[in-house]
Amino acid sequence: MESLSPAIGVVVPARVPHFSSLRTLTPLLPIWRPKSNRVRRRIRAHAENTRPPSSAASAAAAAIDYSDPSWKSKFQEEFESRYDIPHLTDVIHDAVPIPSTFCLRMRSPTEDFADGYPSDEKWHGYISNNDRVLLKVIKYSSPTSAGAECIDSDCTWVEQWVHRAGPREKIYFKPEEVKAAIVTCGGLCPGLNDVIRQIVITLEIYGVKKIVGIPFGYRGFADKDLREMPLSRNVVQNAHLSGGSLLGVSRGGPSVSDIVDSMEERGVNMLFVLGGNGTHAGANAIHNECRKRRLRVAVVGVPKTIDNDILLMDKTFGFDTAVEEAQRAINSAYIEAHSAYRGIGIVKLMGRSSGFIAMHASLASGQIDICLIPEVPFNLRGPHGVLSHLKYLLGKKGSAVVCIAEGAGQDFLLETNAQDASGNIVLGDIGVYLQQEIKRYFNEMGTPADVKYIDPTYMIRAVRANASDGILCAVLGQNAVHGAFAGYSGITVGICNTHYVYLPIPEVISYPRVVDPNSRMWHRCLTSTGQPDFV
Ligand SMILES: Nc1ncnc2c1ncn2[C@@H]1O[C@H](COP(=O)(O)OP(=O)(O)O)[C@@H](O)[C@H]1O
Ligand SMILES: O=P(O)(O)OC[C@H]1O[C@](O)(COP(=O)(O)O)[C@@H](O)[C@@H]1O
Repeated sequence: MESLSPAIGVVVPARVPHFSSLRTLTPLLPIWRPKSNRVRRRIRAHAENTRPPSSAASAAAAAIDYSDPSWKSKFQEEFESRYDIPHLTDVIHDAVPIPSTFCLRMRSPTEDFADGYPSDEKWHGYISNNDRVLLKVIKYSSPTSAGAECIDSDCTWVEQWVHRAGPREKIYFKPEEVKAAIVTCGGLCPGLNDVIRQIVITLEIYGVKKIVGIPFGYRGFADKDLREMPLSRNVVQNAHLSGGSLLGVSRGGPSVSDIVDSMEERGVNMLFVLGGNGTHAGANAIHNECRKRRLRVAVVGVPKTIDNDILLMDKTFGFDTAVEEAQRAINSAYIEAHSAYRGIGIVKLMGRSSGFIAMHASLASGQIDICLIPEVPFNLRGPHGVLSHLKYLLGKKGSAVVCIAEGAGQDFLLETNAQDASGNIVLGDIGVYLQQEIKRYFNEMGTPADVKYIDPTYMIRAVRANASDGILCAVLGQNAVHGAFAGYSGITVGICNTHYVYLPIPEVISYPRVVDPNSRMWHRCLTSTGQPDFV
């Protein structure tokens, strides 16, 4: 088996679809653009791949006055204010905290502590509200370093600290007054049940008795035929043993004000949302509406995207499982291709904007010859196109396997402008297109190829989370509950290998995180044959 040899493409600015519904949300930090053309081209391409063009972004970039000697501290102050987590006391100024009811000794038998329980201080069980985690751990020395995100021409190091997640000593909700609701929206993703389970268990440890699931996503708030599902440890005990969401998922749904009306009617004062960028845009809007109505409510999100395309975090839950499951599809494609006369296998994997699954699965398998991702445009025809590379591969070893992310090569397909119920653009099937084009190419040459196409999307999405994702889900679920009790509304994620933090929703979901096509680190991965012909 030959090593990975990606197809040859052309250098054009990468096209990254962004979430139309999210354009108004806050952009990330400005990225400094140096003067040299070579450097500028690299940085610009990176910037284009890390955020959509937006007037707010230009405004943020323009806002830094480097001639001001105190620009660094101003920058830091601005960062801190953006990354401050909305808190209940922002609205309910006189809210008084009580000692936490979350206790590490909760489930320990009393006879183990004949001399009395160790004190909480001794157990160091709580996180201080002033604890912070460093958001960025690389100090780039030059804007030309791979993946560099520099604030100024010297790549000045500016510490960026975010809120550490975990249980607080003081809480802002009395457990007996809490009614917690959990909702799962968007597409399926391994680990949804694991997160639901952990949220329920942690709520119970705090002493919450009223916990419900909202059926079928946000739709469940408004559809009178759908009843909320009472949840308890007994109900969720084995939930993680199967895939999907025990609550169901959906796209589209009621307006934000209808959702908040429904929350008020139900008496929900803690809302846990599990979903992707769309869901969190909704969660952010729900939080804002609750603030407007001065409701004593915490809205906490746990980002879900199998594609791993959410900003700032190492790994979203479900991604690891997806990469693992994809191995089966890739192996099938390899066996089919390898066993056929002039066989070519195509595997399409999830990734509307980002090629993380396709790349990681390709690298892990060692069976992929060409990996195509949305971040890197490619040619089909011509001397440096995918088709001539396939011809070369068939000639050299008799078979080939292509892995393509669903969002790659969309410019070859007719735009239908079709949208799903949530307003996401419905992508054309690049796998089918590729299969047809490859067949046509080899037929035209009089040397037909046997081209098999596998789309394992729904098989992968529906499996149960693997152990690695299971751990991630458990910690995220716990931290979501700790955040809500602490009075925060935001998102809980793991960053920096893996410290858990709370982040404000808008900073995380403005646009998808993508593979940096300029990073030679990824080039190396993608061109393990050492071919300099990728991109
Ligand atoms: N800008 C928005 N404001 C409010 N709700 C939104 C917004 N965008 C999407 N939603 C809602 O979030 C839910 C999930 O969105 P969707 O895009 O399908 O999945 P995902 O959360 O995985 O991106 C849907 O119910 C949709 O109506
Ligand atoms: O479940 P549906 O509506 O068929 O959507 C399929 C799409 O959902 C996805 O799994 C993405 O889901 P999310 O947008 O919920 O993350 C894509 O990979 C796929 O194209």
